[in-house]
Amino acid sequence: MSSHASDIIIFGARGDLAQRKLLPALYQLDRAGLLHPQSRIIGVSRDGNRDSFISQSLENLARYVPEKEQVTQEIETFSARLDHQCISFTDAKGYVPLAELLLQKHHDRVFYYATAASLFGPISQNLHASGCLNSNCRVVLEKPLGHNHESSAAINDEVGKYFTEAQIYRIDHYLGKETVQNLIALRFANPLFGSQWNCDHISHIEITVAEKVGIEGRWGYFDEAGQMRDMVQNHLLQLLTLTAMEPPLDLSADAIRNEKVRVLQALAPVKAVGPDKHVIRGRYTEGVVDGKSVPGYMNEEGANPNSSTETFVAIKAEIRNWRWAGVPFYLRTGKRMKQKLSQITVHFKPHAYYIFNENQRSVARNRLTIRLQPEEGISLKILNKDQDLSQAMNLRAGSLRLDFANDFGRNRIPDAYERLLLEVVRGNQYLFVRRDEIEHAWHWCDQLIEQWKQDDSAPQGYSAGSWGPKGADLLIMKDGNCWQEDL
Ligand SMILES: NC(=O)C1=CN([C@@H]2O[C@H](COP(=O)(O)OP(=O)(O)OC[C@H]3O[C@@H](n4cnc5c(N)ncnc54)[C@H](OP(=O)(O)O)[C@@H]3O)[C@@H](O)[C@H]2O)C=CC1
Ligand SMILES: O=C1O[C@H](COP(=O)(O)O)[C@@H](O)[C@H](O)[C@H]1O
Repeated sequence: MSSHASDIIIFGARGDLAQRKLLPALYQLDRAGLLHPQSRIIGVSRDGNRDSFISQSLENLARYVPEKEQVTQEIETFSARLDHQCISFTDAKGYVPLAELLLQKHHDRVFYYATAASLFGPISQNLHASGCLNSNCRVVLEKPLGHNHESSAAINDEVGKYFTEAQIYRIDHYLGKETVQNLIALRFANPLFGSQWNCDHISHIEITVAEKVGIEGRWGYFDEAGQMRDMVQNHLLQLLTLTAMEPPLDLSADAIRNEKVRVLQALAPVKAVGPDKHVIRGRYTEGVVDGKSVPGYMNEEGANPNSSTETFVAIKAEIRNWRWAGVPFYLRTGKRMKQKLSQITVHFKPHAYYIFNENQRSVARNRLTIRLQPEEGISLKILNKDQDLSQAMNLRAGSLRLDFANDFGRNRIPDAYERLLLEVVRGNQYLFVRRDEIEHAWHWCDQLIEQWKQDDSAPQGYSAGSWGPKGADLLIMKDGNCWQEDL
């Protein structure tokens, strides 16, 4: 538990993110005894009052928290922490009662902006003008932070007028996933991998984040963003940096973030158009997901017939540094794919000299798969002698597997937002994205998106419920490799 009481003030508290993710996560932290007894949760929205906010929040707890974790006494304790302020975010005068409420207590203050990024500047300015800010404040910024380097820098500048970098917590919820944090333990606590993690021993790395969901009624947002801004700029690049970074000096936030930034700086610009391009854009057409027919992207509700937005991206990326020279990083992510699957697959090089059955040469390689979700775990493919009496030494591939849920006896893996909210309350920034990091990521994505703007070809179609367009298979097959979906 944090040694200080905190006031957690959520802007956009009646919106989807707050109701579906943030309040259930805070309830779980409270149940686990991780919130200070005096901490308060103050929802801010432009309509409603304390009673309607509490009843909406309790209804949604009942909806989003698994039934066996809904305990009457714990729900009562949690609801006693809830309070509400009715403010239109751009109305400076509306902040006066909030300031009065905050000044009643000497609590740390966490302002969570669960609303559009265009409001981050005005909210910060109004908090400042009304006297809500002091040196014990932190601010949490939701994604997407802008739609390119320039707009992201403008938002950072606005918020930066009122909060120092040490007070700003930029969310990428993938960093809150336990399996993503485990990448640091796996790489740097295991000497076995530490010594092999480079271009001398690794031939290529795949990062797949496949989603089964479509755009879930978010046409207005998604058609502006596309899968590149929605998933690659943040989640996939975070996975890439954690996979590729040098060992940090220690586990402090800046030591880790310094190394992640170095990877982003070493990312080579990618050719995104033309016959020798290293990027494939796709868009789902109608198909079947989980036995149910679903419409194509262009037939989703609110669709714009002139849209050229991608719902799938595959990229062959290259990191220009000593460790990774010549090792392709294949990234792919898409909506409405065959299954929900996030995993990193590391392919090790074969031995330089081979003494076994020539027909089995192609399988004689090790592969490490890190399954981030679902069925979180790790698998290492190794070669053994086939257990039979044949004269030849036949090889058989088998896997050493770790299944986090069963093998670690955890009955629940905490949701990413639980971890992230807890670290904000504790004042630990290591799971949050630093300004230079987000801006380097935008810079790399911008050069690629700019090339698409000069290209009038439509994204390649793929059937909903498949693994993406043919072009994505060709991209990796050209190098003699193929995408892995198994563990
Ligand atoms: N939902 C999700 O799963 C995710 C969301 N995000 C990000 O989180 C943020 C919030 O998303 P989400 O919850 O889905 O969005 P919602 O639209 O559901 O919630 C935003 C809330 O902000 C309120 N709001 C907007 N403008 C004002 C204003 N001027 N004054 C007072 N209240 C205002 C809205 O009120 P009203 O309803 O009255 O307009 C709404 O309740 C966005 O930046 C989004 O990109 C990021 C990742 C996932
Ligand atoms: O940030 C986002 O992430 C989700 C995918 O998150 P996951 O935790 O379910 O893997 C994605 O669906 C959404 O479009 C995007 O905005």
